[in-house]
Amino acid sequence: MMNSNPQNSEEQLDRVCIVGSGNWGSAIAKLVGRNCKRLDHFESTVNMWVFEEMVKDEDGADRKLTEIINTRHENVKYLPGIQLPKNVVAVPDLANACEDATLLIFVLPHQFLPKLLPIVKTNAHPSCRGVSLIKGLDFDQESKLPVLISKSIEDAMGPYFQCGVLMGANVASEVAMGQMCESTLASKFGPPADELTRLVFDSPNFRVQHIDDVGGAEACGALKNIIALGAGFVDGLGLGGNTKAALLRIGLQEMAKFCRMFFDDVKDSTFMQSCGMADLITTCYGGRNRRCAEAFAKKMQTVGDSLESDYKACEEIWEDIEAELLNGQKLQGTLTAKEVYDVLEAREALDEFPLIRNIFEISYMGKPIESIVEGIVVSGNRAASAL
Ligand SMILES: NC(=O)C1=CN([C@@H]2O[C@H](COP(=O)(O)OP(=O)(O)OC[C@H]3O[C@@H](n4cnc5c(N)ncnc54)[C@H](O)[C@@H]3O)[C@@H](O)[C@H]2O)C=CC1
Ligand SMILES: O=C(CO)COP(=O)(O)O
Repeated sequence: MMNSNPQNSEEQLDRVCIVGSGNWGSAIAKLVGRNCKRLDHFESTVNMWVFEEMVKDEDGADRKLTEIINTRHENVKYLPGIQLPKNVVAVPDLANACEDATLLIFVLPHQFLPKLLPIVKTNAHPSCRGVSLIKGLDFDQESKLPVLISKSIEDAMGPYFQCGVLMGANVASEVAMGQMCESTLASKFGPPADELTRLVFDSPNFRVQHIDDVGGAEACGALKNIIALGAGFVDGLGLGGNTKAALLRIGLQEMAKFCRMFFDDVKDSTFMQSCGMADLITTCYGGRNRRCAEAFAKKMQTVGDSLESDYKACEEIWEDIEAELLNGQKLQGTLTAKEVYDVLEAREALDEFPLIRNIFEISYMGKPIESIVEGIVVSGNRAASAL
């Protein structure tokens, strides 16, 4: 139950703070801003914490991103061309942004989160709850086990804090343009907070379904980014839809296996939600991980043997591609692939995940791009022989 903290009051309006303002952060701000304006249970103003930076404005002058957002109501760097509701206020100071917030929406690349949490904890309302939109995983360095980011947030925020997740087939630019899609809210807040939280995101073209399998939903959101790198390799090789379909099927199989190996109470039905199969499909066709991996595959085919077995050199290639194609947005699949590989290696379980293994080894260890097909085939054979 959310209201285990005695300081929470039944009458209190929810005050929402969005922690993050990148591509997805800005797209979700559009929906959340609109909903907070029309729903009685929420304060109208939505603070959006912005990692401040100088950006070139229309007239060529350098201006603070927060100033541009608050005057033009557009995040010109991370979501250009989309109007944000005027009640979404960009705030550069995190302590101010989340002061007395009762609903925290975490949406930023996961590598930036840990240093922010102590500030959020000190300033948010004592009875606040959270929803993470972050697609990644944390790892416990000692046990070498994966940790859900929602769990890391709960641990950092204290004993009363509960964190759900919103995961789904939600390429930000398409959501921002109002194209119909679905999303999955997974939480264990209990009534009425589950439904109130669903309502802050839901809209006619952004159809949010609630489930209680937080672990399954969140792990799917993280792992599909690794499979999307494989989809980019398939595209980079010029292979067609049949091969990609095989990659998706085997990828989903390995995702499900990883979920069951490392997280409790994962439900089979979760893989059929937007956060499962649907997110895997959209990311493998329209996502940034796919796009960058296609560029990586083409580059590696050009440079041949000269650089490819060197981890550092591969890392630099990924960084160059990210900078060249994403204009400040961040790739999550490469980091997650490395972290998942380390876990599987430590557990001596790499052989049980031939596709994920191959994707990492292509990305960082000089395996030829063509071996993506071998990863699919070996994993498929292994699964078939287990039937
Ligand atoms: N973009 C998309 O279509 C979707 C993204 N997601 C997930 O949402 C999460 C956030 O992604 P996006 O909003 O797309 O972000 P993004 O990829 O656009 O990331 C850039 C953000 O990081 C911030 N940043 C840069 N350096 C920083 C620093 N040192 N400290 C703090 N912040 C810093 C930038 O200001 C910017 O807001 C990720 O986990 C992603 O996987 C989930 C669904 C869709
Ligand atoms: O998560 C996403 C769509 O649901 C976006 O994936 P990318 O980060 O690969 O763009």
